[in-house]
Amino acid sequence: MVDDSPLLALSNVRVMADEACILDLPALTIPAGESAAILGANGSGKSTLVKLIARQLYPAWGADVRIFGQDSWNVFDLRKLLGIVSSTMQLDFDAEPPLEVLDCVVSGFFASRGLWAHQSYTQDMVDVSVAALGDVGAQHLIGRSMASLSTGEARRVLIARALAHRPRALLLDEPCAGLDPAARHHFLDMLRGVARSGVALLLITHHIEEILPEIDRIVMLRGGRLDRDGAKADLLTGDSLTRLFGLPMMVTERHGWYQADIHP
Ligand SMILES: Nc1ncnc2c1ncn2[C@@H]1O[C@H](COP(=O)(O)OP(=O)(O)OP(=O)(O)O)[C@@H](O)[C@H]1O
Repeated sequence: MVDDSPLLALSNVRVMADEACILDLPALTIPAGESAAILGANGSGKSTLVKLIARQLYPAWGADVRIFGQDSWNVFDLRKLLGIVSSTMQLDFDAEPPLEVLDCVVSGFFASRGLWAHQSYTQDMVDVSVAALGDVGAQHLIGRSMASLSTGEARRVLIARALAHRPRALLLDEPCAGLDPAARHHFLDMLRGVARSGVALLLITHHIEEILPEIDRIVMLRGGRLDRDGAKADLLTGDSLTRLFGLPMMVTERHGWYQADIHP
């Protein structure tokens, strides 16, 4: 039976830091199978929301945080349903000791950084990992060390590491950070393939240019609160982005892609 519990269901969420409330979300639900972009300016609470979903921080008492219907998770259970990739994660994989690309993906099955003598991996894990690298256009990188890869290449490998578990959804935190325009174009194209394969995407960004045509729902955060939540065509407008970023903005749309410019 397919579980149709929402990908994400938050209620009464308040996250406190230094006695201030940095995230205040009375209610937010993203249905299973729906892709959404969470958009906000610097300091609007996006990373705090990512940490909340990844169980790296906990909300104040009284909150309910459910991912695919469950409110208590260990890391093994969570990543089978929701893969999480952020640019900061990448730093761990670039560091010493060197880590080979395929080992990086296979070790995802053990939630470890690299393979250790006591971990007995199977041929199936290797095959699935090679296929996942193929899906993101990174199979040719097998044999290289993570530290030798470009930012875009390393990010593809981490997406393969997440996809190897065949998750129902991927949470991508600023996935295009550090990519040049060409690398970003190819990377977004690859992500479109992931979305079309049936994996829901939760894209956290402050760039509307990165919102894939496959994403219809926009959740806007401002000052740690939900500012607006709705359909892309209704929300990606000059008025709502002017309010979100605090600067006059104008928006253009072409073939399902949006672009924002500061109003002259
Ligand atoms: N540990 C903390 N102590 C105090 N304030 C914090 C702490 N963590 C976050 N904040 C504050 O909470 C607010 C939201 O931070 P958060 O990192 O979630 O924003 P963001 O939307 O991810 O920003 P950016 O786009 O710059 O990464 C910011 O004003 C930040 O200074």
